[in-house]
Amino acid sequence: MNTTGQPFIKMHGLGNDFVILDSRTHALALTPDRVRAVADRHTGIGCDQLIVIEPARNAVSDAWMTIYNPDGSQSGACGNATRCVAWLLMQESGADKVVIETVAGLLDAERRGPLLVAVDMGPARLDWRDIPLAQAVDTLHLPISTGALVDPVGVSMGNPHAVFFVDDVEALDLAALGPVLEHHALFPERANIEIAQVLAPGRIRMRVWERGAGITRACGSGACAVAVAAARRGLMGRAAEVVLDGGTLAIEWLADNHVLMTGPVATSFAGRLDSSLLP
Ligand SMILES: N[C@@H](CCC[C@H](N)C(=O)O)C(=O)O
Repeated sequence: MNTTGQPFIKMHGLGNDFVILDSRTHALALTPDRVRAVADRHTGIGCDQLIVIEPARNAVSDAWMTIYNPDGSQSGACGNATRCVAWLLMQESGADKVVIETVAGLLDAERRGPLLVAVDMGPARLDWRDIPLAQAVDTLHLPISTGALVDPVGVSMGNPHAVFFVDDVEALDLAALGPVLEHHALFPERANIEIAQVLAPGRIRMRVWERGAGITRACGSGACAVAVAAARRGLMGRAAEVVLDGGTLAIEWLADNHVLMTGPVATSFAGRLDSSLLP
């Protein structure tokens, strides 16, 4: 039995799964190669994102969170992991509120039930420079298309998203279209690609191709981007139930431009990393 390796906890939000490492008391020698090794579902632990909890960097936050994709790249936002980390920190302290900081800013989170967490994901950023895009265009109508996917909305939730509205999300080959759009020249930092279908007033179905990860069962920041995009296009109001492959998130685009996301968290198992993965 491995009793000396770095401890980890495996959690997920709606099937979007994470290996979570705690480096608040000691530094971890993570490199892109090591992130890829841990995230590998055949030879590592396997996850959609590797998350590192680090010491708080200012007086108002409880911890810093670094987000790695399985290709070794970093992201500024991960909604589902923010709920999971918030839950871990609230379990640890007994508090019902916590503030988590990422490169994108401070995120307020609070307990809404035994395994239910709400996170203020911060402001929706809608300027082309913030997404970022390679050129000055109207983010309500990005001038790109691939196959049946045309005319997306650009949104940054601290990470870049392009939201395509379609008649039937199930009918599209997202595995083929996603990587082409993720790497489109309009997105200098690549993009997360969402396809979305309005089911009813206030209810929207989405599927996601995540930057650096591929198709996942859920993407919290993507659900926020979809709700914001739908409201901007006048397809619904500012509150939405977003139905992902792994379940449903409640999203509200608040009057102050912040986006509130509420959804479940779950713990799968805990263990220690083999030293071949992280010496
Ligand atoms: N699963 C996440 C998003 C993770 C980061 C994303 N792939 C990116 O590169 O921006 C979520 O729940 O938001």
